[in-house]
Amino acid sequence: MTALLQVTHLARHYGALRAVEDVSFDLAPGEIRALIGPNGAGKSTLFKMLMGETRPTAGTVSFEGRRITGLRPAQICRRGVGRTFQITGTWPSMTVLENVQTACLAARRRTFSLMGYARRQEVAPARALLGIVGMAEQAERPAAVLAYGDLKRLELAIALANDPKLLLMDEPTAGMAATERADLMNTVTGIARDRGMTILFTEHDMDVVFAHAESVMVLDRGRLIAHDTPDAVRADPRVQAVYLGTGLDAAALDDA
Ligand SMILES: Nc1ncnc2c1ncn2[C@@H]1O[C@H](COP(=O)(O)OP(=O)(O)OP(=O)(O)O)[C@@H](O)[C@H]1O
Repeated sequence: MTALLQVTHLARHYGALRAVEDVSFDLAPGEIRALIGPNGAGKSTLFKMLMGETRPTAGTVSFEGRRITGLRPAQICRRGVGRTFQITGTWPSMTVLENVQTACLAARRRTFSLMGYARRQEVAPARALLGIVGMAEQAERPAAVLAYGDLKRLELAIALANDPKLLLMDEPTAGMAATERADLMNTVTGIARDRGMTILFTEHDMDVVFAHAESVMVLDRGRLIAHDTPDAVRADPRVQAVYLGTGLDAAALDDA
């Protein structure tokens, strides 16, 4: 099957520091894959290159067989690459529904100048998306009063408005309680399977990684040192060596 995303010899150097070095991998349609690695391994830098926020020093990224290296983030988004952020990006003064309506409008590349106009647009698709992420009952609440876990769900609905084929999620469960983490990831993976959407996510919580990823890639000092099933990655001596001495993460690798 043709790869959805193809990353070839990707690198990003900051002076002498090789934040990402010679990283190559493919993602197939419908895959759910985690990207892990200790602090400073290069995960965010790699994500930023996939999203068009950071220019690679070398290498290419192709999406559906077309090179996207050098495109702006908005252009990459229009090709079908969606994203969620470590710090949620919503409009606090709007209601939950208005936030998603706005995202739906933007996805159809329609501009608006007055909220009164936006309010009448995209109501049905926005409500449908809120239903999918489990937020239908909170539609009329201002985003500013949402609990953190609900904000993450709202952000997911906003990302889905563009109907991405690939969703990049940078630490989707950061700052959440354990039960909320599992709930959110169950929602995300359920949506991915329903839509055939591909997911690549970074995550520090090994319980989340081993419960929800179908395959796992491990970055260490900029290089990809492992890519395999969760069980194989957990048993990999190179991976264990990377996590040794990092305290919690090493314990989680053993326990998960
Ligand atoms: N703009 C930049 N300028 C200089 N160095 C940078 C820049 N961005 C990242 N780095 C360095 O590149 C390396 C990789 O950082 P990156 O944030 O990608 O790691 P990470 O795996 O996402 O870490 P974390 O898990 O802590 O978020 C680090 O040494 C970091 O200090």
